[in-house]
Amino acid sequence: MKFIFSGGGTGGHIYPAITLIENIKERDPKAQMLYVGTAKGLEADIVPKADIPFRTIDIEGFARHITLKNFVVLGKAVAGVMKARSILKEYRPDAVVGTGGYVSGPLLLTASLMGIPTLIQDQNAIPGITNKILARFVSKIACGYESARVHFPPAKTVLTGNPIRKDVLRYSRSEAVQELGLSKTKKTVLITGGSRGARRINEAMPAVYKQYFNNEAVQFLHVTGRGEYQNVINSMKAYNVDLEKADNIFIKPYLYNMPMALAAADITVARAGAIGLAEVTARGIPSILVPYPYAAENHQEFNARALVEKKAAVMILNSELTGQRLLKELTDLLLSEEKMKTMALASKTMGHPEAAANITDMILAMVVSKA
Ligand SMILES: CC(=O)N[C@H]1[C@@H](OP(=O)(O)OP(=O)(O)OC[C@H]2O[C@@H](n3ccc(=O)[nH]c3=O)[C@H](O)[C@@H]2O)O[C@H](CO)[C@@H](O)[C@@H]1O
Repeated sequence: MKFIFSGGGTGGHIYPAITLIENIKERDPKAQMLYVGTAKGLEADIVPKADIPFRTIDIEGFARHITLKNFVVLGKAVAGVMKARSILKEYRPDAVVGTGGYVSGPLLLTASLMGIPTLIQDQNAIPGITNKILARFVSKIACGYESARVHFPPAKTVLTGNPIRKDVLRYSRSEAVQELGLSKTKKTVLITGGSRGARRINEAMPAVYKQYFNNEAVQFLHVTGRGEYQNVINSMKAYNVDLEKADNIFIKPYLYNMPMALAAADITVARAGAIGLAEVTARGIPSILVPYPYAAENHQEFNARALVEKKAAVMILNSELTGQRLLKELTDLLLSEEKMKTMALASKTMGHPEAAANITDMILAMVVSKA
């Protein structure tokens, strides 16, 4: 069997595709895969590292207001559809799967019109524009959030939850802290702003570090995002936090082994990207969430609210985030073992570790019913 996957821009669209590819390969080791993304997106870095054949389409997202640049984007979209068609004709896949981001648009649309079975996996509480348009054409839709269902035709839509990499549940806490060189006895706070980092969270953290510098009970693993790393290091100096003397603050630009960091984490401070939340809830980690307010239709706030309603997370709005507020929320949690336990349990009940297997069933069933 042959499959094409497409999705990209950010990790939240790429890791679900990689997870589904791994799941199909486990069921059918002979299955062949091709991943189609853009050369500029994070997928150009992550996908080849996962040993998956990778091809690119040159395409950009439309600006949401009228601008001359949109004519260039339109030209690229037309060229993108033509390139998608030639890739599909040459590769002849049994099914095509889209995991969001504008790159998946031309490929899924063209495949649907060519009569190839297609599935889109939508991750968020409110679907993105690409998936809303594709919904009319594709064969099946697997969505991560109940609230997204109303945007899709009911007959082809299944609420599956979001797929997470197997590795997310692989490591025990003690294995992970040892492997990462962390203390076994200190509580670990994992700070992550999603695949591209979060400036506002990065800017709020130094106030927390000033207070918890070399604290005997708490340690911090902070993933800044690649473009943000140097700013964070510089701002530590401004707060007189000497990282060379700190034994409980570890700052990294990006982690290829995020599942290991999640296994070590007792609390996360994070944006509310759907895949990050799926990973956090699969492991049952309490979290302090600061949704990114400029995500399409503010979907991150809705992603976060689903956890807050079940008492699995505390939310701080981006506009209300200050170092002092973050310090207060974090300290409140760290001081209450009981609260952390309750939140951890609520978080765990929201996880969907079975999502990847169920979506894989849907993909394979589409191929079988077409054969
Ligand atoms: C700014 C924006 O619009 N972000 C969107 C993007 O999220 P974005 O990609 O930022 O965030 P997600 O939380 O969904 O996914 C991040 C993924 O990257 C991984 N990771 C992250 C950092 C790192 O150092 N190493 C690493 O492996 C995480 O473990 C996770 O698997 O897609 C998501 C899914 O559609 C949306 O919900 C988000 O709103």
